[in-house]
Amino acid sequence: MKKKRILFTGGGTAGHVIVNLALIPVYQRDGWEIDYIGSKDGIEKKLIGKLEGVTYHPISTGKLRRYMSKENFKDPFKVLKGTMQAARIIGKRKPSIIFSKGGFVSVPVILAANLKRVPAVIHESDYTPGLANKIAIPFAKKVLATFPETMDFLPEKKTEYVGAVIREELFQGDKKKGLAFAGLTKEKPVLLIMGGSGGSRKINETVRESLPQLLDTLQIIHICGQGNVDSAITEKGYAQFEYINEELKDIFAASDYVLSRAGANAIFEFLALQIPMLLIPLSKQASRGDQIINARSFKEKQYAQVLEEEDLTRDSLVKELTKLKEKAPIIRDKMKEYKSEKARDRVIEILKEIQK
Ligand SMILES: CC(=O)N[C@H]1[C@@H](OP(=O)(O)OP(=O)(O)OC[C@H]2O[C@@H](n3ccc(=O)[nH]c3=O)[C@H](O)[C@@H]2O)O[C@H](CO)[C@@H](O)[C@@H]1O
Repeated sequence: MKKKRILFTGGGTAGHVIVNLALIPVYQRDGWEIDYIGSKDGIEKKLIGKLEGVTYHPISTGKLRRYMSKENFKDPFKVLKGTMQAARIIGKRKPSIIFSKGGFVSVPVILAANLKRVPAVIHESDYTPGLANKIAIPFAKKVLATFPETMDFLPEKKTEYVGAVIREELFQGDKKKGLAFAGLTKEKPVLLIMGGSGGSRKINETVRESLPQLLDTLQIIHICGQGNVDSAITEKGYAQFEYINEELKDIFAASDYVLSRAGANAIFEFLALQIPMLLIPLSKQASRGDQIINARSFKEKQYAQVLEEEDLTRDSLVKELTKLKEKAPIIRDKMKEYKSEKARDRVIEILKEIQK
């Protein structure tokens, strides 16, 4: 019998790839042929390009800007070119179903899926839908939401709330291995610092200025982003990494608290693993404000504490972390009420229902 084929897309930042990484192993296990359409040089190429049994197809992609800019005139041509490339790939590979995690590279793929009449499903991780998904949604068969509240922003008929799709291996971390990997001990609690998949300069700077105070009571694992490791800092109890792949599960297992940006995937991972979090959402100046809304929703549910970026100073950071430690038992109790195990299975069921 001919093998079934699925095509994934999504990229730009890790947040637009990770859900695909959570689903791909299931399809590998079931013997499906797997294709991935991503950009030529985005993080998706790094994370997916080397996976066994997955054929990676790079296409041209344009970042559509919401505001007038010279780039706007160039980009629609790139999107058109990308759509033609994606249509050619879809025509040749003939997938039964397409799954998109959003990001700009996914727009031409969904347009091409529509042209080629292959059903496409879009996943939205954030509380409010991003621009790429907003453009693509009319061309998709179904949209899946991570936050229940997102249903209010999406077309009722084709939307379903599924919850957060989390990589299975993250639940299999080993604290001892995590501590050993970071060169830390059991003596003091561990604070994990994650400035989003790309790191955050502002958070990095403030944390480093506060190190003497923080290291008094904590050990720190700092994921600071590509090119941001400061090798001049050699304090005991402070471990720095640009990005962590396979060992992330052990690092999570070793972490007692986390200080993080409020990217949707990351915060649902901390919730599912019950790691109390202090969130510093990306400001409105640097984004569409989606992280501020994600963070507020987590604060309302008492899963997180929030410190707005404009209030971030050495003092406020230390103060908020002290509060987080005090409140941690209450936060952990609240987190126990959240159940996420079913999300991935439901997504797979939906894809089965829709596939050609
Ligand atoms: C600047 C930007 O556009 N940010 C967006 C991006 O964030 P970003 O790309 O940071 O995405 P998320 O925080 O949602 O997810 C990051 C993912 O990368 C993983 N990870 C991170 C560091 C590391 O060393 N190893 C690793 O595996 C995390 O575990 C997580 O699964 O997508 C999110 C989901 O649409 C949005 O909410 C964010 O607003």
